[in-house]
Amino acid sequence: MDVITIGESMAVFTPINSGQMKQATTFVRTIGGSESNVAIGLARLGHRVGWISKVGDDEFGKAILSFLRGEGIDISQVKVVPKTFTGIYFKEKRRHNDTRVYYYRRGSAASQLSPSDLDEEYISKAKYLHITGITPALSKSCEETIFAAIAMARYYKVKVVFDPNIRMKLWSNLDVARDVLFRIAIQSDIILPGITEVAFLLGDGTIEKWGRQLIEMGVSLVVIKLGERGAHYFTKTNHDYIQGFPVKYVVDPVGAGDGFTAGLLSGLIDGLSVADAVRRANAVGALVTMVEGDTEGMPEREDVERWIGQQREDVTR
Ligand SMILES: Nc1ncnc2c1ncn2[C@@H]1O[C@H](COP(=O)(O)OP(=O)(O)O)[C@@H](O)[C@H]1O
Ligand SMILES: O=C(O)C[C@@H](O)[C@H](O)C(=O)COP(=O)(O)O
Repeated sequence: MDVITIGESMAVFTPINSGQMKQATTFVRTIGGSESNVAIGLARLGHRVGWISKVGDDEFGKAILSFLRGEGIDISQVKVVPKTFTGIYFKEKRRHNDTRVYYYRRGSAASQLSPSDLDEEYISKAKYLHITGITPALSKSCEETIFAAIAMARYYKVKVVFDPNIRMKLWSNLDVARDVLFRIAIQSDIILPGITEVAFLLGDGTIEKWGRQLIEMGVSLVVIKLGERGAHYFTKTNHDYIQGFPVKYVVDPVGAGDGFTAGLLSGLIDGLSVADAVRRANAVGALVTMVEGDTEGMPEREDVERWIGQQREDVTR
């Protein structure tokens, strides 16, 4: 596998009209979850991806499995847990530029992941292990699973890629959140925080200071995301800012960060320079915001290449 990822997928319900959730009567059902979003993004770009998880023995579990299987993702490491449910979340489009999420996932099948669900040989053969700060927030056994997976990856020199994806609604104690996420960060090869996330982890500072601090802690590549403005990257020898691709009308921002991760890893797997990999990440992130749904906007390879080309032409015209 090029990339293996671990986490929870859910059935996502989005009202067909924007406005307050309490008024909503008709919903569209899709699939979401940060880690499987990244897996879908990578698979659409032509990479080999595996997803480790658990789903309930219910209709949503079946829907998730058939959707991910259809995208070409390896689901051999996903367990169906008897007498348990698959998590769901609702996405409220209260108004333009105000999207909120409501989770119904406590006690779900995926929150029961434990270190014994990990197959060491499977992890050892990957190039990258992708994890997010969502999974350790789901339960103590999920937290243990993430640390066990990181230890396996490090042992076999599989690169650990970490998106903090801090979801305050999932943590009951912010000091615990900071401690857990910080311990993951310092064991990662690549970290992809947003500005507010890096400030949460490291305290007051500047992009330059945070980037350098993470590099000094042993992270090889730090990419700090700035939403529509793009991203800064830091390596031991380089720091650069890569401009984002402007999007005139954002339809749905959820999944942009996951698209960004998929674009970045895709670029690195293809052997692009870090700057070009971040450019591909910006392009995939931007494309995701133009389409309704967490993953529906994840582009195929020709799509993203054509789009980057068009954006360059527009700038030089
Ligand atoms: N409005 C936007 N216009 C263009 N690109 C965007 C926009 N929002 C996000 N992106 C792209 O997606 C990336 C991730 O989005 P961001 O909102 O920073 O992450 P997250 O979803 O993790 O908070 C950005 O760095 C950028 O490349
Ligand atoms: O919270 C989750 O587990 C998942 C959802 O919030 C959503 O699928 C998601 O992770 C999107 O993340 P983003 O790319 O950072 O918007």
